[in-house]
Amino acid sequence: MSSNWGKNLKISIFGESHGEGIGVVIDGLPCGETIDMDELLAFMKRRAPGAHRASTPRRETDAPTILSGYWRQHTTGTPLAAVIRNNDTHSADYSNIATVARPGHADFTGYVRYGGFNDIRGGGHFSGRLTAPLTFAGGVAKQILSRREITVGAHIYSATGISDTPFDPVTVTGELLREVGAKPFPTISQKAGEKMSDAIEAARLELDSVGGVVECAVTGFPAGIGSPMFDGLENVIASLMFGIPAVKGIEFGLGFEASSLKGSQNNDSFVLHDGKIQTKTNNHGGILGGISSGMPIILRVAFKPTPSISQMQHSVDFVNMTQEELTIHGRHDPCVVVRAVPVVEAAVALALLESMLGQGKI
Ligand SMILES: Cc1cc2nc3c(=O)[nH]c(=O)nc-3n(C[C@H](O)[C@H](O)[C@H](O)COP(=O)(O)O)c2cc1C
Ligand SMILES: C=C(O[C@@H]1CC(C(=O)O)=C[C@@H](OP(=O)(O)O)[C@H]1O)C(=O)O
Repeated sequence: MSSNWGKNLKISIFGESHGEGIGVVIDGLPCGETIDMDELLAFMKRRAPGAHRASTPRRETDAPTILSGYWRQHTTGTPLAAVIRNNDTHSADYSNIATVARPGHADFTGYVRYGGFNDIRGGGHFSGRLTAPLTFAGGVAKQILSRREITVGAHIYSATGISDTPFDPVTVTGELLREVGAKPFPTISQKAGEKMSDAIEAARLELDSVGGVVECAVTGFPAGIGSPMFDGLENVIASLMFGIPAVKGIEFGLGFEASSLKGSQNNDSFVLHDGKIQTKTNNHGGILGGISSGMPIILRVAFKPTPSISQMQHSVDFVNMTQEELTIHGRHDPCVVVRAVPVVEAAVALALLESMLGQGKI
């Protein structure tokens, strides 16, 4: 089943972008956990559409209604279910593309896979909108981790070819992660953020879109969590990350760059620091053999440019088998990366909670 994930912490995401609503059922949460609703709503607001010029103008409050699993301010340990209503749908925008495939989107593959029964409005179940319930679930996971001094945070590492200051993989702090997350345009360098925002706007005015990279860091994560081969932290994180639409790649630590180094350059020397085992550098990104080393976890996620762009494109009507010229209407993100920052945090928090629960560490 495509929209269910997890072994110890199971999530099931449902809904379509223009249906009644979307939501998530989370099973396996520890009981007795408080959820700070203000913090959770603020986290979801960072992802919600309509807040920034780099965002789709679709207005959704993304206010979740909790149906079960939370009683007297605590998780009960039984399934936590939440729904989010869809309020601002313009389904007429999709009338001319019911059978003409948007290049880069899932209309054609979804049609073939589901025999034409898939809801194409707003991207249906393929839509980036489905990251709202993922963000809800990840927001709950983030709070459970944060209570154990584990902080997950992310920023826009690059967009439109402009780079932000990267996280220092050794000295990154929970404080910095919280600070950057609170910004409406989450970059460490204000100047880089302004340049990126202007370049995204320029692409939008040219009826185009752009992609980018989100960098995520985790501080305070203990050593010894994870497993070799198929259940490593990298595997678990990546399996959730590719559930986010428009994700095309992920790298941990130095990632692809490590492939061009010598072992002597890439290896992180072990050092004793205040009686604790650490590494001097952190090219490994906090994971060795699929298991956490106790150093900050560092990863980067690449997002492709938004497929729905306003300029004329060539496509095919897959029902009538005709060559078509396509102009897409509607309200699309000129760059999904800005709103995807909290979604990446959510995915990482869920993956880490899943791995900790699997080893009875929570
Ligand atoms: C937060 C977020 C917002 C998105 N907004 C849009 C959008 O406005 N228009 C669009 O065409 N695609 C958008 N996407 C990307 C598409 O949903 C995605 O490219 C499509 O479902 C095909 O999946 P794939 O790119 O993973 O192959 C968004 C993705 C995310 C994560
Ligand atoms: C609604 C959201 O993003 C949507 C993601 C999306 C897509 O194709 O992925 C297409 C757009 O949908 P619509 O055409 O209905 O405006 C975005 O607005 C959201 O993230 O909450």
